[in-house]
Parts: sequence; structure tokens; C-alpha cells
Amino acid sequence: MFNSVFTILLLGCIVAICWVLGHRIKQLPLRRIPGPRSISLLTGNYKQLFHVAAGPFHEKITKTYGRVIRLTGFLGDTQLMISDPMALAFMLVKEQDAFEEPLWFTESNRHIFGSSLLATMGSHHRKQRKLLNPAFSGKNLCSITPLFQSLTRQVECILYAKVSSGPQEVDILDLLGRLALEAIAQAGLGYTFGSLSGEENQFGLAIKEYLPTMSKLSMWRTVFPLVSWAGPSRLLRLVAAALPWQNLHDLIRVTDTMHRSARKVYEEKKSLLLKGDEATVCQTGEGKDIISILLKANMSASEDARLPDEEIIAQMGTLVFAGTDTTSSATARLLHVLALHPEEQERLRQELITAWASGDQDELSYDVLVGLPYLDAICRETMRLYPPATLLNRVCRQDISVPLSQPITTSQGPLSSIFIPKSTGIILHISAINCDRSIWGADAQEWKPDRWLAPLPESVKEAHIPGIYSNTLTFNGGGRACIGFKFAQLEMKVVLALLIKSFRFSISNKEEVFWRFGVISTPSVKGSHRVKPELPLIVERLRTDNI
Ligand code: HEM
Repeated sequence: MFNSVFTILLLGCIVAICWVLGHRIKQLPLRRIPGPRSISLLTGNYKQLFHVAAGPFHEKITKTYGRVIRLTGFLGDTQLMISDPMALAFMLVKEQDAFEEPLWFTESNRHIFGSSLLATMGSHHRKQRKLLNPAFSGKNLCSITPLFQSLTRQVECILYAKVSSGPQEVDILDLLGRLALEAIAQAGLGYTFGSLSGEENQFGLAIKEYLPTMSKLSMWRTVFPLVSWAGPSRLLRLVAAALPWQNLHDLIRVTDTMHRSARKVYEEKKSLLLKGDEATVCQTGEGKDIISILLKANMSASEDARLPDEEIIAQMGTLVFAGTDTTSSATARLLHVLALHPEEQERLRQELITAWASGDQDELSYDVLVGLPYLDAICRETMRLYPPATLLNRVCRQDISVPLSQPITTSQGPLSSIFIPKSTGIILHISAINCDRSIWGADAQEWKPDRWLAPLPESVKEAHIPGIYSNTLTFNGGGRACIGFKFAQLEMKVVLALLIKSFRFSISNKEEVFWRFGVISTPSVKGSHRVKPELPLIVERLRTDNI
């Protein structure tokens, strides 16, 4: 028995070593592409690339090597970092199936959330998108605008209480995080996590615990594809539960709670719908939440287009996960940038005060909100210069030549397309294309909302950037683009429309804010050893209640 296990392991190692060697040989032509020197035999450039203070390194290599950069990954693996617009359009739109999410990403998401958008590929992924897309339409978002406003009013009340006796330093990220979580709970699932009322339920607590728990195991995500081949999920769970590994047990507990709670919410909705009781389908949101819309669409879809219940339940955790930290990072960045630019903050306030004065006292309609030019310019400029996710991963799934909009100089002369061998890792460099000087102009790296109030330079149109939002890649492009980008934009606009009208935000003199690089950028205080992200801003109440 021992001998045969040993032989299988040995054979497995030999196959793996042969595969790695073969792959390295196929990758040899990529070595002529310029890039920084590897600093470690084991981890290549990873430590420089994924360090919390990696922003300046990303800028430096972009400035030095341009739009296609050769990098070194684990054990000498060659990877490419790309911000060339034509190459990105080719990878994200034209040949999307040849450039998919890495297997570690989809497989770990499948074990954690189930077969949702973050875990499926190709035609399976397209089928899910087809059913989900209509739930995120402008019409549906229009009807959840009052909900966003009522949630932001709760944040307003919390802030009023904190600063009633004068300007105070407040960790605004904490409030924005709770708001983003509750917004996706109520508008996304038609449920409440109790995040703003301080009465968090099990589901809300599990969602909050998920990321810190997962981050303790993040380096193990890469082994998920191997684990998946080892046996069915149930068996793997039993084995995992028997291992003496507390972090893994915590992850299982958290994901089980998320699943149980999502299933309960789903089943209640479904049974009400089957009874024809649409009015009480949701605890909140009056049946306009994304999952209720999806559930109704699924029930009336043809057999081929319909998704199994399990796949709808899997979307619930996924939407909460994908829509919370991204949006709270974005709204926090908006308030931080406005605190750094008091004149622009005041100009925005004047636009908002006029809008509030000319309409209904209690609410701004969806049309008014999306039509405010300076508010829109501020959102676009902030999302261009400071995308919450600055890098995205892809893996090339076949040998393929990728065209470039400008030839690159290599050790063997210029190249106007690059041949990428199968299984090569690609890093899509969002911030580099969003701030490319030859596209956006010499002031590309400055925050200038006014650029959106005049026609954009011809170079922006000519670049044909494949992003779904504002000629940027902030929400990505192609078939895996962010499904919630309109949801996020609306939430950001509602938050600014209410908070900037009622409060002045300024920079704390005591603490300097530093944005950490990560899957999602997060603010923290320079020199602080606190692990939890935070954004301390001075908040002052303004007397604009009579508008
Ligand atoms: C400012 C806020 C947001 C930003 C910057 C953002 C950004 C992104 C990006 C860059 C992707 C592509 C990921 C990749 O290709 O690997 C993505 C995907 C996704 N986003 Fe967002 N997102 C935001 C808010 C939201 C919200 C509010 C929701 C849900 C309501 C959401 C749901 C999703 C989902 C489900 C995907 C996966 C789509 C797919 O694979 O088909 N996001 N997002």
C-alpha cells in the first residue's frame, strides 16, 4: 500500500516537473520582452508586485518598460503585464475564451460560493450572464434609488450624532463599509444584515468574517484546482474538518453559514412567489431586489435558459462579496479626494444644493441624480485615476498571437504582435491604461474632474479602450465586465448627493492617509500598525437642512 502511494506521488512529481520544464522552454521567446530583473528564484517579482506599497513599483515599471512588461512569477515562470489598448480589446472582447480567469480563482470561488459568475467560464458563464444582466438594468436601478437614499439617510443620522457638538474625526470607511453591505443586502437580496442598525444577524456576521478569514488562507487558493481533482466537495469537506487546521475550520464555518442563510432567504422568496404572493416576496425592497427579479425571470425562462436553484443561491454570496468592498473603497476614495480638494468639494456642494432646492425636499429622483454634470465628472475622474482594483489576472488558454497598437522594442528588434504560449499568466494593468499619457494627455496623472465637462481628446476615442465605463478599465470590459457597475455608480452618487450637502469633509492634521495596494485598494493611516483599513476624516455638520 505504502509503496503504491509512494509510486503515484513520485510519478505525479515527475509529470509536474516535465510539464514545468516544457512550459519554460515554450516561454523562452517571451524573455526578449523587456521587464524588471527577478529578485527571487522562488517568487520572482511577486513581492515587489503585490506588496501593500506596490503602487510606485507599478508606476516605475510602466514608465520604464511601457505597455507590455515581462515579469517573473513562481519558480521562473514568465508572465506579462499588459496595458496596450489593442491587446486588451483582443483579450477581453475578441478572443475572450482564450484569456480566462486563472483556475485557482474559479475553483476556489466554486468551493466557497458555488457555481456563480465568479466560478464559471465559457458558455456556462454566458448563460448565467444572459439571465442576470436584465436584473441590473437602468429601469430596475431607477426603482431602487429611494432605497439607497433611505440607507444613506441612516448614515447621515449616525454622523449627525457623532458631530453634533462640533467637527470630529470619524473613521468614514467603517460607515461606508456598513452602508455598502446593507445596500447590497437590501437592494441585491431583499434582505437585511442589520449592519446599519447595529443588530447584525448571522448572515451579516458571516459575510463580515469572510474576507479576514479568507485572507489568512489566500496563498493556499492556488492549490484549489488540485484539490478539486482529488474528489467531490462533500468528501473534501470531511477531510478538511479532520485536519488540525483552525483557519480552514473557520473558513468552512463561515461559508456554511453564508450558504445556509442564502438558501433560507431564497427558499422563502421562492415559496412566496409560487403561492403568487409577490407583494411580500422580500423583507425589504418590495420585490425590486436583484435576486427577486432574477428568481422571477428564471421561473419564466425556457428550460434551456433556466438556471438550477443552486446556481441562483451561489449568485447571492457572490453579489455581496463582489459588491461590498469595491463600492466602499470607491466611495471612501471619493470622500478622501474631495477632502483633499476643498474648492471642488464646495463647487459640488453648490450643484447639489441647487438640485435639492429645485426638486422634492426629501428625495432626488434617479433622472436628476444621473444628470448632475459636476457630480458625474467627479465620479468619472476619481474612478479613472483611482480604480479600486488596479490589476486583474488572466491565463492564456491556447497558443495565440496578440496584436499591439504600437510596436514594442525587444532584444531582437521591434514586435507589432506577441506570441503568447498556452498557460502563460497575464496581468491586466488597469491603472496604467487609465492614466496613459499618450491617451489622456500630459496631465493624465492629475485629478481634474473638468476634463469630463469638455469633449475628450481625440486620442481617447482613437484608442478604442475596451472598458464598459467612461473609456476606462475600472469596471473591466467584455463578457466578464462588472455586472454591478451601474448599481455601484448610483450608490456612489446617492452617497455624495446626501453627505456632501450636509457635511464638510477635511483632512485630519494628525494622521496621514495611505492607500494600500491589494485585490481592492484600502485606506489606512501611515505608520499605524492597525490591520483593519480605516479612513479618518474631519467631519463638520453644515446647516443646509432648510433646503
Ligand atoms: C466601484 C465598485 C466596483 C468596482 C470598481 C468593480 C469592479 C469590477 C471588476 C474590475 C470586475 C472584473 C473582474 C475580473 O475580470 O476578474 C468586476 C466583476 C464583477 N462585479 Fe464588480 N465592481 C464594483 C461593484 C460591483 C457591485 C456593486 C456588484 C454587485 C451588485 C458587482 C458585481 C460584480 C460581479 C458579479 C462580477 C463578476 C462578473 C463576471 O465574472 O461575469 N460589482 N467588478
